Amino acid sequence: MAGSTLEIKDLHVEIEGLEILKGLNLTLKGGEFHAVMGPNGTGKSTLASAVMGHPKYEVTQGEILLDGENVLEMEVDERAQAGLFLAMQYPSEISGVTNSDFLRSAINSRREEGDEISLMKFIKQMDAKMDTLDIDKNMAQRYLNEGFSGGEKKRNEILQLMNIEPSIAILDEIDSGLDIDALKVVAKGINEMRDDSFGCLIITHYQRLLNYITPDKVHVMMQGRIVKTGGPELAQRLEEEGYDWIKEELGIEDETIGSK
Ligand SMILES: Nc1ncnc2c1ncn2[C@@H]1O[C@H](COP(=O)(O)OP(=O)(O)OP(=O)(O)O)[C@@H](O)[C@H]1O
Repeated sequence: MAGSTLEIKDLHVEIEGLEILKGLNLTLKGGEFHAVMGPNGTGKSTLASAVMGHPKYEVTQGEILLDGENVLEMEVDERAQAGLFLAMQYPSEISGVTNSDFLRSAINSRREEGDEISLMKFIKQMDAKMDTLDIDKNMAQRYLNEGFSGGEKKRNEILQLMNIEPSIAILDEIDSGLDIDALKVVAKGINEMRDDSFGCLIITHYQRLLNYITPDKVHVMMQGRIVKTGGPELAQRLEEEGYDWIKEELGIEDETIGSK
């Protein structure tokens, strides 16, 4: 199946009147994995929230297109139905909704009426993905993220990803809080998704995740825009040398969003 294309053009985003994204351009195609790196506070999570339609983030200029369709005109649920998925940095706890019910509803929301996944097929699929991610089976009946450890929440985000099978996913610091074994397991799950019909944007601070998931491109964000793009070797150099060399190369004194 041919993959989707996410195009972000000259994106400007404000939060409470403060401009955070200042002309960001990025194209992600099905079959591609891109990493987004950058110092703290340079707008990486803002990018993720703006693409998914968080109401606090106001797009003041630019475009977000999914297969040519204007994403900015879609509500959050319509964006999910269209194939976008965000694994959040801080997943919410939702009491009263079991993990299993949530997942089944999420899967069915992307299917036509009358074509809902059968209970048997759903359980089989979820069980297999839980095995891949080394998730305890009783997590299926627990309330969504309630009382989950930080690492369990992250694994659960990937369980959702693997079951919902979006066409484009943004993973916001999916590696934070994971121990070494969990990192490998989560990377295995994400790698299993590699397919021409799936594109993935991986926001991370650390090269170590990229040791397990090889990105096709690595982007560096500073001052609310992408300032450099390269291959996996760029992430390697950042791990070894930090960000100062990029600032020097580009004549950037202050990488945060308040600066020009
Ligand atoms: N709700 C908010 N209210 C006020 N300022 C905000 C809000 N959300 C984000 N910001 C500001 O926007 C800037 C960019 O934040 P963002 O979380 O996008 O950065 P980031 O690159 O993801 O950072 P990190 O690497 O630390 O996760 C920061 O200065 C942050 O304080």
